[in-house]
Amino acid sequence: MTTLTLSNISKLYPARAGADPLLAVDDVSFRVTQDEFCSILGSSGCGKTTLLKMIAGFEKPTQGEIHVGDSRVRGPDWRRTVVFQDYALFPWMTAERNIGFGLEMKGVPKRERDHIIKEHIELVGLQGFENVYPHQLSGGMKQRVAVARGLAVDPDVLLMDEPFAALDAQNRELMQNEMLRIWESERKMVVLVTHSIDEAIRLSDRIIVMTKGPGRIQEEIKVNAPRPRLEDDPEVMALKRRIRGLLEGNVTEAA
Ligand SMILES: Nc1ncnc2c1ncn2[C@@H]1O[C@H](COP(=O)(O)OP(=O)(O)OP(=O)(O)O)[C@@H](O)[C@H]1O
Repeated sequence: MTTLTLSNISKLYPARAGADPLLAVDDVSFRVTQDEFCSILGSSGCGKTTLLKMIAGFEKPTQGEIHVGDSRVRGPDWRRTVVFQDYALFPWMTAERNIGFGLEMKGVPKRERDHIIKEHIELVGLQGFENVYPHQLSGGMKQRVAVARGLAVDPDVLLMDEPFAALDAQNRELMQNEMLRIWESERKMVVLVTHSIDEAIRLSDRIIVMTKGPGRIQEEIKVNAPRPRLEDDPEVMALKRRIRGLLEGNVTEAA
């Protein structure tokens, strides 16, 4: 079983012109298991994105180590793919070429690549849009391409940074449900960064609630309520109150 392990991770950004050094993440340790959906939840500036960038290998921790299975994270790698809020698709490539990009980098032969691309187009429900360019797609569809691209290389972990924040409320909910459907069929480890309590509760097996910056773990919460998690479910409502209390620094009765 592949486990993601963060051991005593800190990140100190060095001083920049006119700005002091900044401790963005302070001594964070947690584990995520193979098919777990884990969310990192916290207010703006608490170091969520910094944490995700370190897991992806884009930033190096100042202290501590990150491992996926036995191998230490030392840089970006197809084993940890990222879905960004702004999609980060290549505008000059069609949907299917975007999805196949990582496979090409990985050296997967064309025939196998075409097969995997087709499978992933179907997985995210984009049949008929294979040859369309990103500017011709809606925000939700672009995000489907980004999710398919992230999953096509069969990574150990899919990292998502506020992936639905740019969508309107209706499309956000639709994409959250789609993400659940995709995750349930793929059974992939997902680490999602979000500032939305509703999103974290709707999607996650476990929620890591961060303190305000410098980001430390305030609490890890296992979410046991069966999916789909409806807003008026008493367990969901109690959990929401509890997390809101934590984020406001005002811990309410445990749910
Ligand atoms: N490259 C950098 N150099 C210096 N400081 C940085 C850098 N990147 C982020 N920071 C600072 O580190 C802190 C944490 O930023 P980060 O983006 O990780 O937080 P966040 O929780 O993801 O916030 P948001 O939800 O607003 O995106 C912030 O104070 C930010 O200004």
